Amino acid sequence: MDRLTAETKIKELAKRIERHNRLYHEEDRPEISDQEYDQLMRELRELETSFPDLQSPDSPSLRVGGEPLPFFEKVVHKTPMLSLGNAFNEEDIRDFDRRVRQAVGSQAVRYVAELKIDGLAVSLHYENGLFVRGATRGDGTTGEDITQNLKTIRSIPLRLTKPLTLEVRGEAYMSKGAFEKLNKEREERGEALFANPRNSAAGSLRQLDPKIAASRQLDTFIYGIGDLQGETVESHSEGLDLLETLGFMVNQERRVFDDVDELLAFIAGWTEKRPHLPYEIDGMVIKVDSYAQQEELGFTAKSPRWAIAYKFPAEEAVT
Ligand SMILES: NC(=O)c1cc2c(N)ncc(C(N)=O)c2s1
Repeated sequence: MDRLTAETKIKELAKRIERHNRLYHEEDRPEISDQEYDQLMRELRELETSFPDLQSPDSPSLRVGGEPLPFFEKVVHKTPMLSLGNAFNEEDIRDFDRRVRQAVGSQAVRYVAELKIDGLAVSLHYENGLFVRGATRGDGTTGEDITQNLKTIRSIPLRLTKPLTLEVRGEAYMSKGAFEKLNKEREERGEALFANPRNSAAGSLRQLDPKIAASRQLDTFIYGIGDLQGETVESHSEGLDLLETLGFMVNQERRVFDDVDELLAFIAGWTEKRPHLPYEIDGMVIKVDSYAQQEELGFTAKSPRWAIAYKFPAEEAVT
């Protein structure tokens, strides 16, 4: 086949596969069988193998994973991925609120409260709208390059809706349902079981063979911007809206609060609702919304002064 024909065929196959992905994953109304879908994917991968430079950086073939890596490269994060200070009760949250108000003086303070997803923290780097590198948190400064594994997660866009250069942070996780299904399959194969969804997500993403991650139902919630070129946002909640616009999966259970009593009521509400969520959370994250106030508050040696993680008491074992 000549190059021009191959280029046309690759584009046509990619479009058909993406359409069937949408029908299957988003609209739950597949039009072709798994075998027919696999055949389309095989044709695309054969053409991309024959003409590697014709593989688009957002080709759907990247979702199935390529060859295993010999090892993971190290990645230095553009801005460190810090851990959060912890709060364990209402008084700790009130102390946090007092410290914030003391630092920002008479200014009004708005908080954003979000669910704290119990998964594996990841950093995703995009250049001109294309996903170029993804890494684990590691020690907060240096992580492992797991780009090939992350490209198999469908909720991670390979191309953003705008050609922006930015670094985002989020959590890769496995839903409770996917975790139960995976452990059931492993039990039938006589393999060791994963202890919890967090370990199975981390275990899946730390495999050198990306086909393993591709075979696991992994998902993401993106919750932060590490570095942004070409756009300005003034607050965390505005940043979350931008992330959603760009095509990231952003958790909807987020609320802004101007009053710490309402914030505490929201947190108490989620303590009750937590077992009914389809994914595991281990607390709530409360952040000062204004970036200007975050700047003013700054960081301690290891954590931002403008955020705190409220940790739920350990969930009673479901008997
Ligand atoms: N260590 C961290 O900075 C964070 C960790 C997490 C987490 N596990 N889930 C959600 C958020 C969030 N919505 O901000 C954060 S922030």
